[in-house]
Amino acid sequence: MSGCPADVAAGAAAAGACATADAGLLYPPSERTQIRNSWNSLMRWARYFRSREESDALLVEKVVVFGGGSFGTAMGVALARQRKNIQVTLLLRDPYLCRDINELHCNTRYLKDFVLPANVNATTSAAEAIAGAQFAIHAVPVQHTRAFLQGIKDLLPPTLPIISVSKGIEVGSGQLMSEVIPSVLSKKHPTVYLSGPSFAKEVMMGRPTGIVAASKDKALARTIQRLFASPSMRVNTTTDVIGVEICGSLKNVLAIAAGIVEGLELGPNAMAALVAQGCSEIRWLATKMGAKTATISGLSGLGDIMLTCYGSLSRNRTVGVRLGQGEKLADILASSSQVAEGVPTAAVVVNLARKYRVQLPVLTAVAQVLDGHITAKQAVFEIMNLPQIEER
Ligand SMILES: NC(=O)C1=CN([C@@H]2O[C@H](COP(=O)(O)OP(=O)(O)OC[C@H]3O[C@@H](n4cnc5c(N)ncnc54)[C@H](O)[C@@H]3O)[C@@H](O)[C@H]2O)C=CC1
Ligand SMILES: O=C(CO)COP(=O)(O)O
Repeated sequence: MSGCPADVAAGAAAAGACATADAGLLYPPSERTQIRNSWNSLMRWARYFRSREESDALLVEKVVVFGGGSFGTAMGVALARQRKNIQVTLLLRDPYLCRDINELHCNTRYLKDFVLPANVNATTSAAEAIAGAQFAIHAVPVQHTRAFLQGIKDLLPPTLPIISVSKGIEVGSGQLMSEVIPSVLSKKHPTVYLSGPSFAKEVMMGRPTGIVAASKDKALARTIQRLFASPSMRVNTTTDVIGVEICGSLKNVLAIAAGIVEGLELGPNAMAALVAQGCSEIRWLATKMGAKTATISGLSGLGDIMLTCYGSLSRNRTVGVRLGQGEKLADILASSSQVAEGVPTAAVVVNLARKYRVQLPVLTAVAQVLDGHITAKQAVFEIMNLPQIEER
């Protein structure tokens, strides 16, 4: 143990005091009364709110999941665990993975450490998967969504709500999922966009998670809130679809930058400065696109930025770490079996920045590095040498 004897003695005394004393006695009685009153009024409000909630149970028998990768499986499992009498059917392409899910109750490719509930099954038949479903969770990566939906659209009832969990912008069209889905199906197709800080593995572990359900249709967002809400999942609602979608897409690009800083071992000062700058860039572009500031500072904005930039489970961050350590993008992508949506999205962000006339130094630098024009080190050097500015 390091430190001078006086420090060690003081530390031991403090630890002893904490272990034995009533921590509340640290506060004067008037403050303690205030704290208790505030807490009690919060609990009263919660009880009142709960008593007014819709009492009719949400009757759901079947949910189909498009894409049985990490997150499609995790969100399907979250529902299946909460509602034992519903059937969750994953629509997959790989018959071997299907067999493992149906016979071994395990997604051996994406989440091999977890046992799936008995009410989760899989099929490669779209017709079988969709038949009788009341909700569809869409977890196919953004760049494959258009072709995927084109392939199944004739089987989709026009009233089947699509709950999209995919985060990114389509290369070529520059469209968000909230534009891609209606452009393939119909503008009237019921859609909800779920986003927020939610690593698949942590959802599988049943760890507390908070997400946002965004839809122009308030009643539908509320239904999806009730569908997913559980003791381990909180679901906020919003009508700010653009805000939720653009934040969810841009945070993936920022996470690549955060990974680069980590891979280059630039330290916590650099990381904090980078993430703060990235938050500003996301705010500049998102507000110009019509996002609400409450969304940007909420779960799908700041919440997901923090998770993905600092959480080692992030695939986007991992791409950045490996770039920072000197690996080539082609090698990184070839050795990874999972999607990193920030890679294609980075190219589109540059177009959006031009369209909305905002300068996004960090997010543009990520695109430059991914495109192989500059190295990660050069990008950091150039960013540090940009003109000193007034905070905005
Ligand atoms: N994994 C996570 O923690 C989270 C992921 N997301 C988002 O969810 C979406 C899906 O991500 P993951 O499940 O993690 O990806 P993944 O890489 O684990 O799985 C992707 C799934 O999509 C399927 N797929 C790929 N191309 C396809 C195509 N052309 N047609 C049909 N299916 C195809 C794959 O077979 C696989 O089942 C992404 O947009 C991601 O950003 C959102 C929140 C958390
Ligand atoms: O979106 C995510 C968590 O909210 C997952 O991020 P990655 O795709 O970078 O793993």
